[in-house]
Amino acid sequence: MRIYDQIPSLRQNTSVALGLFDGLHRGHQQVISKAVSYDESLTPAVFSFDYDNPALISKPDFKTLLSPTLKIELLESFGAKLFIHPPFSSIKNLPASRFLREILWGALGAKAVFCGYDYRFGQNAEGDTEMLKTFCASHAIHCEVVPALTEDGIPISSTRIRECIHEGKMEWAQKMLGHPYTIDFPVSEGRRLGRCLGFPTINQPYPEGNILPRFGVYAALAQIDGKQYIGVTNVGVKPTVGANNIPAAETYVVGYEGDLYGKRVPLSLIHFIRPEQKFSSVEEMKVQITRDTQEVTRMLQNMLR
Ligand SMILES: Cc1cc2nc3c(=O)[nH]c(=O)nc-3n(C[C@H](O)[C@H](O)[C@H](O)COP(=O)(O)O)c2cc1C
Ligand SMILES: Nc1ncnc2c1ncn2[C@@H]1O[C@H](COP(=O)(O)OP(=O)(O)O)[C@@H](O)[C@H]1O
Repeated sequence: MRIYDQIPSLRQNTSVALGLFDGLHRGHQQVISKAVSYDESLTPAVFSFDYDNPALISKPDFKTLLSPTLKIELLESFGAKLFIHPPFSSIKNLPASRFLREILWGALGAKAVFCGYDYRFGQNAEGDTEMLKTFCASHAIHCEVVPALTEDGIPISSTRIRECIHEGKMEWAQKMLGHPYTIDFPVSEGRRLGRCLGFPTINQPYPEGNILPRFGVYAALAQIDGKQYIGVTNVGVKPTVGANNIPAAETYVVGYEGDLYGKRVPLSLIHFIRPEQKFSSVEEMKVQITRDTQEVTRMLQNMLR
């Protein structure tokens, strides 16, 4: 897949999926798979944008569900050949009519376009699916607006998934996403207390702008060098040892020995086990972490690939 963070001038004819696609949930996947399978003579492309400067946007509280690295891997696995994601600030002031003419028709060479029922585009989100359909009809572009996919009778949406994650309802989030909620943040150094406790942990601090799950302990699956491991993860601020208010995922990787600093460790949170607690002593916490590890190992050992 070729990736562009500026608007390219494409020389091929394309079948384009349009949307922000945060989370790449099952509804998004439906739009993208239509673009991918529509006509094999067209190059399947995904046109999105990045919220580069939250102050610029109408949603300053926007919290993303998906790390850019994972988004790219998932798009590739869905069959997209081009991924165009300019910064929001670079397209924000473009009137809807110019977006259609200059970007969709001109730069991207779209011969087919696909989007979700609530897609908006152009300055102040002035363009809607009716405007898109009218433009496509007059430019011989095939256009499909895909209705909402529902789960339990309610449309699947990134907002609904964010709420589930916020409440620790990981199974529900996974059901709507079509893949587990996964983080892919760099592994940083902690205070090296973990190994003294008998539970070395990788620390993955949450970067600003990412949705935070309910604080607590999760059954998790970690990917290390192409191998899957069971992880026991605490998401939170470690009130027992204090003095750290940057939320992080801290994971004891069951059965792993070696150095993980600087490695990439995509981590899927599968099931919420218990809330984060302030223990009266580190010893007491150690007893609980031992129990958490046993519980998680029992729960996930049949899921290991
Ligand atoms: C499975 C697990 C559960 C944890 N639960 C809690 C908890 O409930 N409360 C807490 O303050 N810290 C909790 N922690 C975080 C520990 O306090 C932390 O891993 C330990 O202090 C080591 O910190 P370090 O990585 O900075 O060395 C948990 C860690 C793990 C791995
Ligand atoms: N099974 C394991 N799970 C997690 N980290 C491990 C494991 N085995 C070794 N490590 C290493 O130990 C480091 C964590 O040790 P720890 O004392 O908790 O330090 P820190 O305070 O930096 O988290 C990890 O970053 C990793 O390199």
